[in-house]
Formats: sequence, C-alpha cells, structure tokens
Amino acid sequence: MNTVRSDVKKRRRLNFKFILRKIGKMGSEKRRDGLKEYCRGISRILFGLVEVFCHWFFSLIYGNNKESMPPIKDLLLLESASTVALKIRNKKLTSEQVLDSYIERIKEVNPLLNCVVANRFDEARKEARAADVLINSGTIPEEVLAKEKPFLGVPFTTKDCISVKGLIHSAGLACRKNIIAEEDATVIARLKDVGAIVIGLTNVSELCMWWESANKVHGRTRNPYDTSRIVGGSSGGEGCAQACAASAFGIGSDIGGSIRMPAYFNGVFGHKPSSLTVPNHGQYPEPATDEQNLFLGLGPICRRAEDLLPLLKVISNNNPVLRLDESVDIKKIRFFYQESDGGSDFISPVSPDIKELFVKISKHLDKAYGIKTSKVSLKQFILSAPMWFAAMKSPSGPTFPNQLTNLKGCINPYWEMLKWIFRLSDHTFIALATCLVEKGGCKYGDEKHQFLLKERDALRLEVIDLLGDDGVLLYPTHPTSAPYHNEPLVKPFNFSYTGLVNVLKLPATAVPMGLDRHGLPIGIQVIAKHGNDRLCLAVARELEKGFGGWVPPEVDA
Ligand SMILES: CCCCCCCC/C=C\CCCCCCCC(N)=O
Repeated sequence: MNTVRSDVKKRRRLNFKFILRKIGKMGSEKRRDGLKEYCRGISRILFGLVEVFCHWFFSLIYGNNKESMPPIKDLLLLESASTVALKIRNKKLTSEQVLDSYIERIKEVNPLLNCVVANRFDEARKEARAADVLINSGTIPEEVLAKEKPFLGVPFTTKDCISVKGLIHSAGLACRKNIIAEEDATVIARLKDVGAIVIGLTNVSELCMWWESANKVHGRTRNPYDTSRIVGGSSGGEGCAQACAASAFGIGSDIGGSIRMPAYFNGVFGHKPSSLTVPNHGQYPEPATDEQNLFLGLGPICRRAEDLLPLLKVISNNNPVLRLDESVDIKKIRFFYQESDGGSDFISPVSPDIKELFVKISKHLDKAYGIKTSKVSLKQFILSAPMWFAAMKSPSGPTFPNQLTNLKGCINPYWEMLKWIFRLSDHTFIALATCLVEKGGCKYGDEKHQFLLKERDALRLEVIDLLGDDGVLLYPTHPTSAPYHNEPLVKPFNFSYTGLVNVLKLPATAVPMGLDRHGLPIGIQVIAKHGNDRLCLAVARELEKGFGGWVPPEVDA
C-alpha cells in the first residue's frame, strides 16, 4: 500500500518537474516575450502615475496664474484672409484700416500672450497705403488684381526662423539676437509678390527643436484659451497669433509637427505640404541632410479653412504636383481613421475627448453624404518616435551643441547645465537636454538605424497603398490637449503623432474640432498621399462646415 502511494507521489513529482521543464523549454521565447510584456505593463503604469503626478504638480505651479483674454471687439478680425482681401479689392475696406485693426489687436493681446516678438508696423503702414493707392487708381481691373495679387493689402505674420528682410532672424537663439535678415525667404517673397504685407514675427522654441515656444531671446508664449498652458512649438507664437486674431494669416515650418502642433493647441488650421512642393529656402536652422529637407515643409496657419488653398497656391507657386486647381468631391473620398499609435511606451494615451472625435466625424460624414469611414490599425505607428529620431540622424551634419553656437564652435552642455541651474545660461533646459541625449538611441548606419528606416519605408508603402489617390487618413494631431508650461518635459515623445507624418513625407492638415472638457482646443490631422494636399484641404473645409472650426477665445460683439 505504502509503496503504491510513494510511487504515485514520485510519479506526480516527476510529472510536475516534467511539466515545469516543458513549460520552461517551450516557453523560453514566449517567457521572454511574456516578461517583456510584463515589464512594459509595469513601465506603462509607472509612466501613467508620473504623468498624473506631474500634471497635478504643474497645475500647482502654473494653474493659478491664469489671466483672462481681452475679447475680440473688432469684428473685422473674425473674417478670413480671403474675405478681407476681397473687401480691400472692392474698396469696402482699406488696407490701412485692416492693418490698424491688427496692430491694435497685437498691442492688446501681446502683453498677456507674448506671441509677436518683432514688428515692422511703420513699413507695413507705408505698404498698406501704397496698396490702397493702387486700388483707388483703378489702373488694374479688380478681376486682374484677384488673379495676380490675391492677398493685396492683407497683413500677415511669420515665425522668427523664416527670414524677412530687415527683421531679426534668431530662431530663438541668444547668440543670433542681433542678426538681421538681409533677404526674404522664398515663401515670404512670393507672398509679398501677391500683395500681402508682413507685419511682424512670432515666437518659436530654441532652434525650433521643441514643442513649447520659449527661449532666452523673447521669453515664453502663452495659450489664449488658458494662459497657464503651452502654445506648442516650434511655430507656437504663430499658432497663438492666429487663435487670438493678431494677424490675418501666418506661415510656419514643420519638420516634426511645428505647424500642426501649434495649430492644434491653439484651435486653428495648419497645413504641412507634400515634401519639396514649397521651397524651404531662407530658414535657420537649415535642414542638415537631403533627407531632413524632405521632412521639412513650410505652410499656412490660419483661422479659416478657406484660406489654406489660396495660400498654398501662392507659396508653392501653384506647383503642378499639387493639382490645386482640380476640384474635390468629398463624396468620392475614402475615409480611414486610426485612433492612436497603438500604445507606445512613454507616450500619453489618446484622451477620450479626442477619440470621441472620430465617432462624431464618422456620424457626420454618414449623415451628410452616406460615407462610411473605416477604422484601421497600422501596427508600425507604434514605432513613430524611434522612426523619427532614426530618420533625423545625419552622418556628418552639425551637432546640436554646434548649432547652439550658430555653427561657431560647440557649447559644453554640462557646463551650460550648471550655469542653467543658477539662471546664467543663454539656453533653455530642453536645448541642453537635447545636446545630452542627441547621441542616444541608434547610431547612423548601425543595425537598429537600418531596421528603423526599413520599417519606415515599408510603412510609407503601406499607407500609400491604403490611401491610393482618393483616400485620407484621420489621425490624432496629438494625444492630449495643451499641457501646462514645461509639462512637455515629462512627455517629450508625444510630438511623434505629428513627427511620423514628416518621416513618411506625406502632407497633413491640422483641423480644429472645438474645445475639450477643460475648454482647450482639440482636433485631428488629415493625412493624404504625396501630392494630394487638396484632399486634406477639402476635408478641412468640410469639417469646419460640420463642426465650426476655430472657436474665438473671447468675442465681445
Ligand atoms: C527631461 C527630459 C529630457 C528629454 C529630452 C528629449 C529630447 C527630445 C528632443 C527632441 C524632440 C523633438 C521635438 C520636435 C518638435 C518639433 C520640431 C519641428 N521643428 O517641427
């Protein structure tokens, strides 16, 4: 009896060991994956806790410093740039009158928001008077003016990294604060050619390489919807200026989301064009590689969707690749949407208010046109941040410490960091941190670098294949609404929602879709195949029609 029992016990023990061994062997790979998943789960929970704690912490620092915005009293400021141009041409308004309205608005909001950092009001006034004289002379018929000078007499702003002859050209770099541009960037020259008038420059992040606009030359810009929040970067001053109606339209640049993030955080429209369709000439810093030049795009930031197309037409010189004169039938567009990148580590989850937008848009399209949207799940979106960093690597281009000296040597980031602690550095914390992490991740040409570029190329083909010539992809512009000042330091990689589109070399429009539960702007981006910008712009117009577009921060009619 006893021997039988001990035999059974022995067999059970053996069985148990066998099963354990089997699981061990069978699962050595699975176990590793399981362990990885487990660690990712833990790190996600920790990141979530840090994020919540820091949000609370930053709300204590900045949340009580909210100041209220002066309401928009002058209703002219609510008009689109195209409408203002038309009213100037047909003499319902004078260019000088429009200019005065904008100058007054800048003077009213700038002490609070710090978005316009340089101006040329006197020269602009002379140009406005000249425009009025030309119109009043009647020497050029109105239809000809509409065709050849579609923005005659309309005041606009651009960011302090796009050169405007006679104005500071610092890119937020203290050592460039005395540099005055000697010529206009090509896009500025093209806009001047069609009669638009530069009134000033708007704030940027240091060297345009961060998504909050603050630097040691001009200081920090504040969000018109809540001054304790960021305006985004690097065209943050421009996004803010458009949202508070401080100029008729603006021009930004975007290599990782610098047009679309500020447009998004400030509730206005912003378009990053298909690569190489708008000249990049006249910016500082210049793209370090041919590849970076393909990611960079200059484009419009504006309050009204109807301005996007005519502005793109001017700055691209009606580039035939864009076929901007072809009309677009919304009913013939295939709509895809993806709600998130699939849950990247160290990137905030997409807020429920933003996810809800896809449901609202789908309902709207179905109700208005019977269009059925399709939800997609492009798996490699999860690699957005690593793909962006890999694609931005350059084999020999200037390093960040070199760029911070205006290419005249190299800063010592450790020494500067020490100075920064005592408020003695000429650099922002994030610029110094970027110097320290620049060499991190993969190395140019190593196995990981090549893997990420291959993945990016495969993803690009997958997206192009999905969209074809008649499709658009709706995707969050950013996972959350505007964080508090400095809060992006806790979630630096959130920019990858826009950065992905740059390395895929596709066009995208940031479309405002109202305010979230905190009263902050939210929206989505509309992505299309290279050259199909007109689809993005048509969808932007449709969504503005359906959902109202820009919501003025305060209006006092
Ligand atoms: C304490 C936190 C240190 C984290 C350091 C992370 C460094 C990240 C560096 C760069 C992020 C790129 C942000 C791109 C912003 C948009 C660029 C653009 N001009 O389009």
